[in-house]
Amino acid sequence: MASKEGPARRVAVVGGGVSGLAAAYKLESQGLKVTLFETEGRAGGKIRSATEDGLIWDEGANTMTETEAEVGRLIDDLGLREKQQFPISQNKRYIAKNRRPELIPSNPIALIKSNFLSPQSKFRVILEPFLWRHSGMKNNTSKVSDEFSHESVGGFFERHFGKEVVDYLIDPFVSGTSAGDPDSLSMRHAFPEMWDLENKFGSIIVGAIRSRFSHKSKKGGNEKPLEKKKNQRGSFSFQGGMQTLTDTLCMALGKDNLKLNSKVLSLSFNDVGGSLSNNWLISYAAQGSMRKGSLQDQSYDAVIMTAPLCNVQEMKFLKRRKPFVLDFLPKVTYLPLSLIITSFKKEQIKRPLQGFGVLVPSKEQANGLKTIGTLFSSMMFPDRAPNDQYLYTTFVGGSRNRDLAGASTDELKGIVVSDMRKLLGAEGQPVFMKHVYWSKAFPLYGHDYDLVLKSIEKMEENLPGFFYAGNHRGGLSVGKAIVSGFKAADLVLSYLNSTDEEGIE
Ligand SMILES: Cc1cc2nc3c(=O)[nH]c(=O)nc-3n(C[C@H](O)[C@H](O)[C@H](O)COP(=O)(O)OP(=O)(O)OC[C@H]3O[C@@H](n4cnc5c(N)ncnc54)[C@H](O)[C@@H]3O)c2cc1C
Ligand SMILES: C=Cc1c2[nH]c(c1C)Cc1[nH]c(c(CCC(=O)O)c1C)Cc1[nH]c(c(C)c1CCC(=O)O)Cc1[nH]c(c(C)c1C=C)C2
Repeated sequence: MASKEGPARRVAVVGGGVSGLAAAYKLESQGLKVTLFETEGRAGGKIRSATEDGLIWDEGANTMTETEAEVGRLIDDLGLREKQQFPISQNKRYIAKNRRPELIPSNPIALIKSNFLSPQSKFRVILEPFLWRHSGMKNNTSKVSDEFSHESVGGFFERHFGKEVVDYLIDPFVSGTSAGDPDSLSMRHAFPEMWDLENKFGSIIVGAIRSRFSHKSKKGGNEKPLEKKKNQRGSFSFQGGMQTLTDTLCMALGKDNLKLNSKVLSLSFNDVGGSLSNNWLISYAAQGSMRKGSLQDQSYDAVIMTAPLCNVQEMKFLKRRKPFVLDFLPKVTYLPLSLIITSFKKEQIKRPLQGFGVLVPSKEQANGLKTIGTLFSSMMFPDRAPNDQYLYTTFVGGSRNRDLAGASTDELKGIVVSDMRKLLGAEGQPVFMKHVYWSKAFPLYGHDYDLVLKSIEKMEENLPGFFYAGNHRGGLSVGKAIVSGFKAADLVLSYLNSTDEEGIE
């Protein structure tokens, strides 16, 4: 989009993770001139794939979904359909119980028929629609939402289904999707859709069935069957790993618009002179080269910030030459995580399992299991390992075991090999091993996350032309981060359209 009076609008995107890349891609496709600043020598952020010895693995996100329609459209636009890889037997997921992996029943009926839960817990699941039928409210200003607005994920599910469900289904699910634990996570922030279901229907089971039904009938006849099928196929990756997505976004953006090794240090908003252009001055320092430390400035009409809030807190902000102090931004809690990537000769694994992976409930720590979960990487994607090997990706740490996340590689290798012996019958030592440590893998959507979201809004309200996106807002998944980037890009477009006409308040 070129402004009415002349050259293309210039927008700075800070942070080259998938949300920043998505935002930059959308703006550029609308004709804006975009510069994306990234501290590291590569873009992708928490999406990073690697390869060695015939193995391909992911060091951050391993799979993604396209539940959000925008994500599907992006994959189409980027021409990535032929590179999309769907895991083999992805619906086979396991939870460790008494040191043994048990297949998770894939729907409520299968759950009731299986022996996964005790008869008492199954009875509670059956009763849930009747016990909670009358407590649902007709609108969002319900008694339920007021009383439980600060409720934990554990508290919420325990009310509906009892403790065993929390310990053996919810706990592994939340650690396998956020590295968090049911007590520390806020229901409203971690699972907003499900929290809404209770407000609307009372019963989660009734709500899930009814909203699925109404979703289907709303989409009804208008949806193309092919599109429907695509979105229903669950999680996926790409040939070469998840980084294929961010690499393709980088290529689409063009090298000249990507400023790698460029750490943004300060952002200054100044609209003196009445001009709508170039109100933002961005100062950045070169990283990791002979030019390291050298400072440069560039001006822009608007800014999309996608760096994690802990990094934003280190930046200096000025508004009309006065410091704009970010003391209202609360400290975000981050969860640390180590990933141990191992490969074994096939004959070393005595009880191999097909499927997505196995999750270890916190309770199983009492049975000597110390990892959070293991993805069966080459079972899902056989081209990721030589024919005679199995590749695995094991997660350690998270909120249940922060200290262990930062343990030495040797200690972690011992823990992983020991858990894999118990769970999969692994014998001997892996033929390949890599350790990846993320000191701040995920922001914790905890009970005070309201304050974080409100302070992001406060920044946006007080700084004209400044927008925040990324996984600190609206969800942790790759898909949600993309949507967040797109949303910020849309806000920039309407901001620049409105300032074209009205000027800044
Ligand atoms: C181990 C792990 C496994 C995961 N698994 C999955 C999964 O299987 N499926 C899924 O959907 N999601 C998964 N996720 C989550 C998902 O990968 C992330 O939420 C998402 O990629 C975050 O993207 P983002 O753009 O918001 O942030 P980031 O990827 O964190 O990007 C932010 C970028 O900002 C840069 N930056 C910071 N400060 C500055 C500065 N001053 N100047 C310039 N640049 C700066 C950083 O270097 C970084 O590149 C996983 C995450 C991790 C860590
Ligand atoms: C054991 C730790 C972790 C594993 N993956 C992650 C962690 C912390 C990170 C992660 N995995 C997924 C997401 C996106 C969540 C979302 O909101 O969509 C994140 C942040 C994908 C995912 N992984 C599992 C599930 C159920 C999902 C949701 C999407 C889907 O259903 O495919 C389960 C799971 N995660 C891990 C393992 C070993 C595992 C096993 C069954 C690792």
